[in-house]
Amino acid sequence: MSNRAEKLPKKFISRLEGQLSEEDIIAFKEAFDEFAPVSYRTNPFKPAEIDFSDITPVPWCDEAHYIAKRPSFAKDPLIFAGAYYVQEASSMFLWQALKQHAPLEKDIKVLDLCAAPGGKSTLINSLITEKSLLVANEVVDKRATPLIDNLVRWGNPNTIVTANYSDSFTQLREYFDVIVADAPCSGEGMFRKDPKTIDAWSPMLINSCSDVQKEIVDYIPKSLKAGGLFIYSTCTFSPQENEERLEQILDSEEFEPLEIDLDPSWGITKIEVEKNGVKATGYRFIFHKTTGEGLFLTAFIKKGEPSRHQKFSVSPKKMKQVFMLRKRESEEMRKWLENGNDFDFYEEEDEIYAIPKNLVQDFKMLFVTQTVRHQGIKMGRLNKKNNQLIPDHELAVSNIIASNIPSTEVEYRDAIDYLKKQDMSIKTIQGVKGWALIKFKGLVLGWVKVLPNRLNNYYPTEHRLVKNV
Ligand SMILES: C[S@@+](CC[C@H](N)C(=O)[O-])C[C@H]1O[C@@H](n2cnc3c(N)ncnc32)[C@H](O)[C@@H]1O
Repeated sequence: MSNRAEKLPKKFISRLEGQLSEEDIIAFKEAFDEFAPVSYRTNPFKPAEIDFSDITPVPWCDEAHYIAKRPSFAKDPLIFAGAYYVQEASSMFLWQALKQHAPLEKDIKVLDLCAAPGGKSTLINSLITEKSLLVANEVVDKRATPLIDNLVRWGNPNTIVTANYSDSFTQLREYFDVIVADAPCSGEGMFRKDPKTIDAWSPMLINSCSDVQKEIVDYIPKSLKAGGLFIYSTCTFSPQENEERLEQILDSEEFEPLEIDLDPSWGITKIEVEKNGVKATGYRFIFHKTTGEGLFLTAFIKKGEPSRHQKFSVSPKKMKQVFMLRKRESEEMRKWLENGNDFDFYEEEDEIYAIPKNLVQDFKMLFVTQTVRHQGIKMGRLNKKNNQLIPDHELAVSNIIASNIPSTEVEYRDAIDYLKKQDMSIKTIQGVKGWALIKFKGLVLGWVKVLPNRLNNYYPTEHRLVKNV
């Protein structure tokens, strides 16, 4: 047995011995001794020249690659610009499930129920149309911050971040076209990548995760449209969290199971479960067979004919309580956007947010029914004296900012100094006064203010690069 596999809990190994053949157990332990592969997924809205050497495609996700040797991501300005997301490859199998079964050509409403830190949310956001809506929900408050940061870097306004338990969405009866529940789990699939998960593991953890997952799954049918897609996933191997959920879903008689087409070279194992005479398939990624960490994913479609009408209503009085920016100030906001007429603006505690016009009613409805942590793109604050915008970092890195805003391209060293909030070698931008954007390889890093003899660095302190580069 390898050294690393020796650290695996005995109870885990003995259970796995019941799940896998003797040959597989040996291969599993050998693979456990290898390093977890490193992979990243590019942002289709921010194409850039990413120069990692020795990359190979992740076969089940068009926008992703493995990297032979882990680079120092923290020293790459492109990651700050939102050009890519470092994501474990197996998790990107959601891409296949959505490509094969979600109506991605339509404008849809998607709920990512367990969303932080945002790997699956950014993937979903890459696939849906710009008129679609992504509700990224994270109930654990402190985990909502990295989720918001990652969606902000991705740059699109059609997202809203909520912080609710799954029962809260049941009031939005049959509202969503797609629900993804990447449930909290015992994390056995992360044992290799993150040894801390080994220490946290116990049979009791499996029991408690299984209870939470059961509850999450129970609530799904109420908020999913008939004909809607439900994807359940975990990053663990335990049958209590995977096979039992398949049984639960079948037992509810609310769903029809879906198959996902696979290429045999991907090394994905099909897990079949039968309940009440119906068979359903789960797809398992395991170290010794698939190039990635552990994952379990299954897909279902909700039975029934989709209703033509929304099945719930929110009182107009409540909807009117959501304050939208007045016309004159909205016009000032639109000047900062490439397609300003496609947006309306919401104000909260003096901060102004751009919200796609076609989603205003949806955003309002979510404001009054859910706990909302973030919405659309933060534009900034209005300077009450001159009625001009003090633009926010979110606007700078968004995909909706006007292309005529002054900008300057910087070299690597200046990009790093900018991200550290230090002085750059450039001291001015020819012909520019006031707000301007700093770009690296064509992508925006953030704002500077051009004064007569210096540049003021407006990179947000809380995001600044602290590594010694
Ligand atoms: C596996 S992680 C999600 C990873 C995320 N989907 C991604 O790809 O980046 C599960 C998430 O569920 C959240 N969670 C914990 N308890 C929950 C509950 N009762 N209902 C919904 N989500 C919960 C956790 O805080 C955690 O962020």
